[in-house]
Amino acid sequence: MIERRQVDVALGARRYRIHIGRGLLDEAARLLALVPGRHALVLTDANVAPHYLARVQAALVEKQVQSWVLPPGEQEKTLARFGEVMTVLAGMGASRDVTVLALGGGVVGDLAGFAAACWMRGVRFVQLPTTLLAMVDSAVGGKTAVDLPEGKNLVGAFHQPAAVLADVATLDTLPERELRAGLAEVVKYGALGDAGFFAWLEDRAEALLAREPEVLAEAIARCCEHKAGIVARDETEQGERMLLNLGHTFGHAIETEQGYGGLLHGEAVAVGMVLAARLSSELGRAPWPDAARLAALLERLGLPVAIPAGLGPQALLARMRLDKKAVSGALRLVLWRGIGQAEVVDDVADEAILAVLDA
Ligand SMILES: NC(=O)c1ccc[n+]([C@@H]2O[C@H](COP(=O)([O-])OP(=O)(O)OC[C@H]3O[C@@H](n4cnc5c(N)ncnc54)[C@H](O)[C@@H]3O)[C@@H](O)[C@H]2O)c1
Ligand SMILES: O=C(O)C(=O)C[C@@H](O)[C@H](O)[C@H](O)COP(=O)(O)O
Ligand SMILES: [Zn+2]
Repeated sequence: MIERRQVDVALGARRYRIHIGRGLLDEAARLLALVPGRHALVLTDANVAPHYLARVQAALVEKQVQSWVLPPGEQEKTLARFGEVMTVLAGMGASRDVTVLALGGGVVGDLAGFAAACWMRGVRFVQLPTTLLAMVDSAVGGKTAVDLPEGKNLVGAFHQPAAVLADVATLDTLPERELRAGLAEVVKYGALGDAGFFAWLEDRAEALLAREPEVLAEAIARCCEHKAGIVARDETEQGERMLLNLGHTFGHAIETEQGYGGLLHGEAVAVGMVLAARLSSELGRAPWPDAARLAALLERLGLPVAIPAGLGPQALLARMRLDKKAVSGALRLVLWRGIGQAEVVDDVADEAILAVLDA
């Protein structure tokens, strides 16, 4: 049995708790306590439902529970699926005391959170993340959204969950490629703000890939602590929170250009972080050996570090312009000063970006 961990996200007078541990989904009373009203909607996907949906339904048996099972994958994080969820809530007769539960990865979490943000202008939602990526990142912090063909997460809202239950036992069934994708966002925290954590990850790359329970739980808790700190200081991304976007302007452009059917989000972020590091080094802002160290760790974790074939620099740059950090149409990038330090930079010349996209 691994140690249970808790991380609190404090947002002024509001706060919520992230619970991290094995077997949390089996604790019916804990789940039930998260649904104070009569109605609950459990949103999940077709890969997750066969493993975990029945447990959640059993815990909530005394409530009026509806479940909605999406096809899996990024291509389902759409306005059309969002509309479907609105129709389900209407069909349930859900009132403002409904609780929406997101049981799955970041796709389910982002969509469920956005649905909860919009239904009757905002209802309670709870994150039950089942991927490593969702446990360390998407379930925490209240960014919710769906994609458009034109760009990632373009339609969304900030809407914080009431609680996060990260049952790390669910990672036992997570496919290898998805585990690795989650590790990209884990590395991101070390890269952008914690050189000590980065070195800790370098020492434990094999243990993480082997899913050693204590090492995974420790990594998840440390990532949640990082994210909780940043979100507490800058909930709506006016400044510091932009650093959590390290690698994302490049990564989102790749995902969009591939029609959301190519690299996974975490994989695209891995490539994006390498590109951001390379650009920073080219601009003289970061040491080249640090950029090499970042790429080496990502490669050890089985992640891609180069742009997939067939994606042109100009097309990617055009996609980057729809990034949400842009101001009056001008790109704003998260660049790098080396292991453990990121910074927000305006006015990077297109030529410098194109050179990195072309390399
Ligand atoms: N809101 C945020 O702050 C934030 C942060 C990071 C990423 N995101 C978003 O998260 C999404 C990516 O999330 P993801 O990587 O979790 O992908 P995902 O939700 O697509 O899940 C990955 C895959 O694993 C399957 N799966 C999930 N849990 C499983 C389990 N325990 N056992 C077996 N299969 C399982 C899913 O069905 C899916 O096929 C992207 O849309 C990204 O933009 C949002
Ligand atoms: O929480 C944040 O802030 C992040 O940027 C976390 C990212 O990992 C995540 O992918 C997020 O959805 C990207 O946000 P976006 O504003 O660029 O869509
Ligand atoms: Zn991300």
